[in-house]
Amino acid sequence: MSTETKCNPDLVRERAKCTFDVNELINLFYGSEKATKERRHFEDAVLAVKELKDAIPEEYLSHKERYENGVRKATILRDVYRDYKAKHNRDPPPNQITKAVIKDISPFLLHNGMFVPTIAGQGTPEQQAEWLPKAESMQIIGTYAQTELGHGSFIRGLETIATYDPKTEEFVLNNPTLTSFKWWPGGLGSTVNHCVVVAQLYINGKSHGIHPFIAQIRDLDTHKPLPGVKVGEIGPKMGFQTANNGFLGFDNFRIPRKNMLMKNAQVLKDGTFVKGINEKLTYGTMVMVRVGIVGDCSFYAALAATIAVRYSAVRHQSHIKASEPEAQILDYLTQQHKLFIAVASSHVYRNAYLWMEKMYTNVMKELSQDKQDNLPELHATACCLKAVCSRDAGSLVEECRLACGGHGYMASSNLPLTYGVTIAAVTYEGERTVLLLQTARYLMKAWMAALKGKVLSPSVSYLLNSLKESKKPWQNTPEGIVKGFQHVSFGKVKAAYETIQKYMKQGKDYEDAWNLASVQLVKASEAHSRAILCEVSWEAVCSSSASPNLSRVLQQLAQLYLTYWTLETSGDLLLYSNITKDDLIILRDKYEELLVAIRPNAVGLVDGFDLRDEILNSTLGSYDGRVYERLMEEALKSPLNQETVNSSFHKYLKPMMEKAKL
Ligand SMILES: CCCCCCCC/C=C\C/C=C/C(=O)SCCNC(=O)CCNC(=O)[C@H](O)C(C)(C)COP(=O)(O)OP(=O)(O)OC[C@H]1O[C@@H](n2cnc3c(N)ncnc32)[C@H](O)[C@@H]1OP(=O)(O)O
Ligand SMILES: Cc1cc2nc3c(=O)[nH]c(=O)nc-3n(C[C@H](O)[C@H](O)[C@H](O)COP(=O)(O)OP(=O)(O)OC[C@H]3O[C@@H](n4cnc5c(N)ncnc54)[C@H](O)[C@@H]3O)c2cc1C
Repeated sequence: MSTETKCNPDLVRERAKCTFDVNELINLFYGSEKATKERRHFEDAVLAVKELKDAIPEEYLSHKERYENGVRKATILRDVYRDYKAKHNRDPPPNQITKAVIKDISPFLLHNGMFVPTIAGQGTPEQQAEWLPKAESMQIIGTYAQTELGHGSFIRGLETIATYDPKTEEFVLNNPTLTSFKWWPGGLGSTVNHCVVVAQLYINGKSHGIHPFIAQIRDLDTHKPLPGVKVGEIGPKMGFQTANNGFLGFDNFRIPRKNMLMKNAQVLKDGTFVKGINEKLTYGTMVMVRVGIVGDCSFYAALAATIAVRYSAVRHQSHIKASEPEAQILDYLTQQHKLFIAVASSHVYRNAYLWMEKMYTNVMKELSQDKQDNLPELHATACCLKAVCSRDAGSLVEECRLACGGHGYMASSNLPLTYGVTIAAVTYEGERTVLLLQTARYLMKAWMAALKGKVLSPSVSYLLNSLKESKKPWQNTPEGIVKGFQHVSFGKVKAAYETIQKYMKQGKDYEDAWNLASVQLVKASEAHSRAILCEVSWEAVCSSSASPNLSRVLQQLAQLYLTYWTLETSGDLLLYSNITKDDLIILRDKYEELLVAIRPNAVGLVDGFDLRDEILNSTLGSYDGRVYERLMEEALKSPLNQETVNSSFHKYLKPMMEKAKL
């Protein structure tokens, strides 16, 4: 981190006000002092590589140049990872340094994030032995090719076909229609030479559902597409410019039988299909990534909050009192209302991620012992938390951007790009509504079980309690608020269920009744997610090992989250819990008190995310607060400022002005 010497005086004052030890917060957030040290050490090693520094901001490069620069840096970064592993005999610690290097999304994201994990999760030991060493060492580069032009959400509807030919013991891959072309996979455009292709398996004319296959699509020496492969890049997007998303189609492209990833289901040499214990295990990589996305949401909220809070401490505009100097905009309560929820939410998502990660690890362990009982709960929980956290994180980033006024609109603030990247997670890895409806299926089943008095899985057991406790008075405590959100979820689950029943009584079949109730079902899933987020984060704060000074501030943040959402969803609480108008007024006052209480620690709290200037990559958010200097320095890098008179003056402006004289 930069030293305080050249720091903006407002930030120096802010840091002096902080009531807790920022280093303690950093160590708590990242797990331990050792974890912080190792992460920083690795980040130092990456940032010491001169070739990773960009000569000019990415925004001035063409689409093609941006991609090429992205690949260049991704390969150097990969060497740093390899060298670290060789030296320390372990992988580098979790870190976000790719943001400092690539800025947008790495063309290797899908290789590391989905290609390798799919081989590890869906391959037999023999298949893992064949491909993992090559993939992990980057002798081969891959992606995860599932989505097609015509289908993304409904993956049973995918049209890519893998037909088994027992004579040659090969699968023949085909994309018979335009809509069957793979569309979106990261790195597919021009980077990868392999992919996991998700395709419909046909044996002797019989369909056996979708399965993952490994296909080499480009020559390893020339990088030319292999015969029978049509592949390319899909063009510019809202973000993900360097992710190199691509399209892909096969024309009678043959791959050996051993290229079907066969941990779950197998095709024997003679074409016999051996079903797996649960066909949904084929969807396993998606579950893993959905859990990871909850963690990513914590990072993006932290990044945007760090930029906007530091900027708001430096920025002065207007007066609170006419007799006093212009105020730091962070002193306006409305600004605190916009920003502190982003700080609080980052902690909430982090705790939810750690909680989900534990659930994921447990279920994976159970699956390795052929025990599947807790898989539905994992799937349902990962779906709704991914859906709610990504949408909320996107809104928080946008709110942080708006809170920086005009300067937040500058690319150099890094907030527009951060928004583009964050909001993409609402769609990828399962579109929000679609995932919430998956959770709703689970909630409906849980509700029916609750009505029969059955024992429910831990994440939904509150439905049973709520059934018993519906008459208890509201309590204006964090625990009371958590219960309140559970009552809302209970009420919405019950209402959605009863709506389905109502339509069925009117003669509709279950599917139509489901569709007619689906707005309510989505809302029930959202309420269920909110109840989980509130409970998990409050429990995490209460059981944390933080010192009293830090614990006080973390509790304030967690209470802010609870109170913010109570006020945002007060209509639901009035409808489904025993909260009263008077309780809401008390909570409104409490919320305002919390903003005021958190205010002196705002800069300390974002310092506690420990995001280096290079990761923030923002003129507005740097540790030293040299906002105006940086805005000007970055503007001067514009190619338009490298010449006094642009040629367009002589070509167009002057002739126009002269014509106007005639
Ligand atoms: C930590 C690493 C971080 C790395 C970060 C990488 C980030 C990379 C950034 C971008 C890359 C993006 C990549 C992608 O987007 S890849 C493509 C992702 N695509 C999707 O997510 C598609 C979404 N659709 C689906 O998942 C499915 O189609 C579906 C679940 C919506 C529906 O599936 P379907 O087979 O039609 O099932 P049903 O609705 O009929 O349900 C049947 C039954 O199955 C249960 N179930 C569904 N999915 C799962 C699952 N994954 N695990 C367990 N069980 C599952 C479902 O609950 C039903 O159960 P039932 O009610 O008891 O019948
Ligand atoms: C940045 C980015 C990166 C990606 N990377 C990859 C990748 O690497 N590999 C890959 O395979 N894919 C990738 N994808 C694709 C992504 O997984 C899909 O776009 C996503 O799953 C959504 O599917 P869709 O585009 O078909 O949306 P659609 O399903 O067409 O959604 C459109 C609308 O229809 C609604 N809808 C659809 N079905 C239902 C339903 N059953 N009930 C109610 N409403 C419904 C949705 O809610 C939405 O409002 C990426 C996408 C993005 C944006």
